[in-house]
Amino acid sequence: MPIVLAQPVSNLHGAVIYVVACLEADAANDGSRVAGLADGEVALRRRSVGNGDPRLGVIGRVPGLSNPLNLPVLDLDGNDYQGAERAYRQNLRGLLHEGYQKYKHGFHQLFSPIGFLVIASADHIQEISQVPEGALDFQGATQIPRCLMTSRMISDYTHTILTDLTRQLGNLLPIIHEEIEYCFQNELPACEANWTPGNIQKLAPRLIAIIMGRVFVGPGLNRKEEWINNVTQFVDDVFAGGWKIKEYLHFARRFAARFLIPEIRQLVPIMRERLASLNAPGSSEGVELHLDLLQWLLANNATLPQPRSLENLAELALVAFVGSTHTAATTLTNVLLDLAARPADLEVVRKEVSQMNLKATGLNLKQSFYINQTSKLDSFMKESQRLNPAFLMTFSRIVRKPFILSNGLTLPSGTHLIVPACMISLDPEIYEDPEEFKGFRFAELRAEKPENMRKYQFTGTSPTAMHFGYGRNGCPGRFFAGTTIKLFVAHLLVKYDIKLFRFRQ
Ligand code: HEM
Repeated sequence: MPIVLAQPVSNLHGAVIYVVACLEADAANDGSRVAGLADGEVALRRRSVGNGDPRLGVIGRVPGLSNPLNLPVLDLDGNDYQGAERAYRQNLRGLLHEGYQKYKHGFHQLFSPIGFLVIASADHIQEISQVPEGALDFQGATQIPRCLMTSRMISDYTHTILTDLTRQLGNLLPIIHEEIEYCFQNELPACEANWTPGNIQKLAPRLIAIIMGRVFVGPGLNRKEEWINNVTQFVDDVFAGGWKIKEYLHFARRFAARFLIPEIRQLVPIMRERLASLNAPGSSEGVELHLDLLQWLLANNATLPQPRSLENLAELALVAFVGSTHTAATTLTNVLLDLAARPADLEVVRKEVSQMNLKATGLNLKQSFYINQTSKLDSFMKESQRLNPAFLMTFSRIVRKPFILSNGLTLPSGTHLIVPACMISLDPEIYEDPEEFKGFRFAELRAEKPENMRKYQFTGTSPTAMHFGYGRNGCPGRFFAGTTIKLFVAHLLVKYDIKLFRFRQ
C-alpha cells in the first residue's frame, strides 16, 4: 500500500487545496484514501509522474461556502450555490458586464466553481499591485500544479523569459523569420490563381507551435509531426473544452500537465545531449550554443547550488509552452480575422509593413528596429486584443497577508482577487466609442504625446489595459508573442491577399 500524506496548503473562502506527497511512484494513482483527509473532503486527482521520483501533486479542491467579505455576490441567490456555478459557467461574460455596470468603482463577488472570486475595480489595481512582495500569490491563484513547478521554479522561468529571451529578441529575429518562411512553404495552403480557403483558427495553433516552438525547444523537435500534433491537439481540446479553459490561464496549465508526458520523454534526451556536448573535454570552444529557451534554462540551472533534474526542467518548459501556444494562437487568429474583415485598414497596415522590405535571407538590425516602429500594425493588434481578448479576466491573485485599501476595504488572507479585463476595455470613460473597432486608435494616442508611446503599445500594460495582466506577475512573454505575431502578419500581407470566406458546412 503506498504511503500518501495530505496537507491543506490553502484555505480559501471558496476552496481548500490539498497537496499530497506521493512517496511511491504511483502512489496517487490507485485512488486510495489519503491520510489526513476527512471523509468526503476531497476527490483524489490522479497523476503519474512517470519516473518514480517522490513528487508533490495537487489532488483536488473542495468548494467551500464561507464568505467572510461583506460584499455583494452577483450570481448567488440565497443559498443556491449550484445555480450560481451554473450561471458562472454559462454566462460569465454577462455577469461581468452586469457587475461592471453596477460596481465598477467598487468591489463585488461572483461565486465560481472554485469558490468566491472578488472582482476588483480598476481604480484600485495600482494600489493592489504595490502591496509588499509575498502579500499576493499569483501561482496559488493560477493553480499551476505543484507537482510541476514550485513557485521558485516559476520565478526562475519568468526571469529566464524576461532576461534571456526578451533581451535576445533582436538576435532571435532571423530564427523566427526562418520558421515563418518554413510555415509559408509547408503549412499554408498552396494558392494558385484563385482564392484558396483556409481555416485560420485551425491553422494558427500549428503555425505558432512551429514558430515559437523553435525558440522554446530548438530545431530538433519543433517541426516534428508528433510534437506539433500533441501540442495542437491540446489546443483543440482547449477550444472544445469550453468555459473552463477560456476563463482561466491556469486551467490551460492544469490540462497541459496531463498531456505532456510523451513530450517530456522526447525533450529530456535532447537536453542530455546538449549537456553532454557542453561538458565534453575541449568543447568549450567551437560548441554551437543554441539560441533557445531550453539552452537558457540549462545554463541557468547549472548555476544553481542544487540544479534541478532534467525532467523537472522539461516539464517547466513544456507547461509554459503549451499555455502560451494557446494564447498566442488565439491572438494571431483574431488579428487576422479582424484584418480580413477591414480591407481599408489592411491596406494601411500592408503599406506600413511593406517598408520593412523583408528578405528571405533574414532580417538585419534596421529591419528589427523597424518592427518596433510599426505603430499601425501594433495599434491594430492592440485594438483586436481589446475587443477579443484571450482571457476575460486576468490579474488572478490570492491574498496571503491581509491589507486595507484606501477605500477602507480589508482584504483578508485567502481572498481570491481577479480583474474583469474585458469590461475595463469596454469602458466609455476609458475608451472613446468603446464598442467600435478603430484599428489605429492606439497609434493616434501614441502620436499625441511622448509619454503615450509605451503606454499604448501592444505590449504596454496598465490598469486600463490588463490583457497581459499587470505588475510583478504581468506576462513576461508578451514581447516575444508581439514580435512573432507582427512578423507573421507582415509576411502574410506582403505575400498574400486575405478576405473573409464563409465555409459551407
Ligand atoms: C498573446 C499571447 C499571450 C497572452 C495574451 C498572455 C497573457 C498572460 C496573462 C494574462 C498572464 C497573467 C498575468 C497577470 O496575472 O498579471 C500571463 C502570465 C504569464 N505568461 Fe503570458 N501571455 C501570452 C504569451 C506568453 C508567451 C509567448 C510566454 C512565454 C514565452 C508567456 C509566459 C507567461 C508566464 C511565464 C507567465 C507567468 C508570469 C509569472 O509567474 O510571474 N506568455 N500571460
